[in-house]
Amino acid sequence: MPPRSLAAPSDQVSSRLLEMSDHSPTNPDSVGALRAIDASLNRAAEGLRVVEDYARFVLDDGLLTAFAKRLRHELADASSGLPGDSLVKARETQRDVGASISTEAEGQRGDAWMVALASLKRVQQSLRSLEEYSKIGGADVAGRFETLRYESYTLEKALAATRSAIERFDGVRLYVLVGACGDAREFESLVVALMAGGAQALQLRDKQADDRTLLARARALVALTRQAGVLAIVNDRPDLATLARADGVHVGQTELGVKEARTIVGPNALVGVSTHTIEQARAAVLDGADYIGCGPTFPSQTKSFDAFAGLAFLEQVAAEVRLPAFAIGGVDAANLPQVLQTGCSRVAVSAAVAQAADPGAAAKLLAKALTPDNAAAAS
Ligand SMILES: Cc1ncc(COP(=O)(O)OP(=O)(O)O)c(N)n1
Ligand SMILES: Cc1nc(C(=O)O)sc1CCOP(=O)(O)O
Ligand SMILES: [Mg+2]
Repeated sequence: MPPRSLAAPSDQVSSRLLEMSDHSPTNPDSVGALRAIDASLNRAAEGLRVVEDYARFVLDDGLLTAFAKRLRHELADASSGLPGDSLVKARETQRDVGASISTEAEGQRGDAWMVALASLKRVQQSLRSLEEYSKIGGADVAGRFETLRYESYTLEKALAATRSAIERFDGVRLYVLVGACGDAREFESLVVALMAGGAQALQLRDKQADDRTLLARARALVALTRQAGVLAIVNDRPDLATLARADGVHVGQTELGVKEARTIVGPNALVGVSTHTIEQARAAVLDGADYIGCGPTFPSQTKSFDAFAGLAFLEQVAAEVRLPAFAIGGVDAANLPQVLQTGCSRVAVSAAVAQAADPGAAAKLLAKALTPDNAAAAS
């Protein structure tokens, strides 16, 4: 048995790992395994702190900061099952043959995201090393390191999606949902008027039109929006979004999930998700969605609802999520200030614009109120 001071407090530690704590020079294999565990624990914890700082100070994202922090704490908790004193005693930083080996890439990072990504990779590699070497000590703790590694992949996906979506939705504040209209010309003049009015994203949403009509309208939408740099999204139908080469698809809570929709539309297309509760919003972020619709905020002429998420939901989202979030449901020029006061600065609107006597003018009014200066003054 090792001396009492070397014994770990936790009963998760197997007798084999405790034997390793007896790091006599005659047992170099065991000492080496302890050194690998010690180095990997430090690397993983330090790397998670770098990632947490990115979520906190660069993205300003409360949800992803809390996620990274939880992983750091769970790592510490899992490591309490290892013989801590022995790990430190096995440490031989001066004699570490790897300490002076560095690659050119390690010294250069293009931007803060590159820093975070490099740290995420180091965290994942360290967790794998921890998982393998701690198998000597017992499957329980190895399994915890494996779970943490998978969680770090989820964190990487959510951070990458949030960062890229913030860029792609830069300046996109007015998102208008349009039906297929009576004929192609009517549809095209509506789209042209909405773009002239300042809509920065348009969604084709029509529950009645047949597939051929929907595809024709989706193609017309893409042709018109592309030249203007306006986003073209197709509601419900990743197949039609792909055929029309739209910028993306919007899916609801009972439709295909982000992963399945992305399998159809491809990795670069946008996938938006409807959310009605903070739990759904958090799940959409962790699933790697590119934006969320948050509603219903107010009673709507377009769709009937029994319950309303309301302004309180928008406040919850604004407080912790940086993924682009659009308030939806009955939003119009009159109630827009209430939306802006929640901290939500993007809206998705149908009736108030598409059904207005002059859709272009209605879009213009909302677009003006949503400019950063006006929105800040109203919030
Ligand atoms: C931007 C945006 N947000 C929410 C929705 C609603 O989607 P869903 O819940 O799937 O309902 P339907 O639109 O399909 O009736 C949306 N379309 N767009
Ligand atoms: C289609 C839809 N989905 C909503 C949700 O809350 O998920 S609200 C909504 C209706 C949006 O149209 P309008 O601006 O006319 O109310
Ligand atoms: Mg839907």
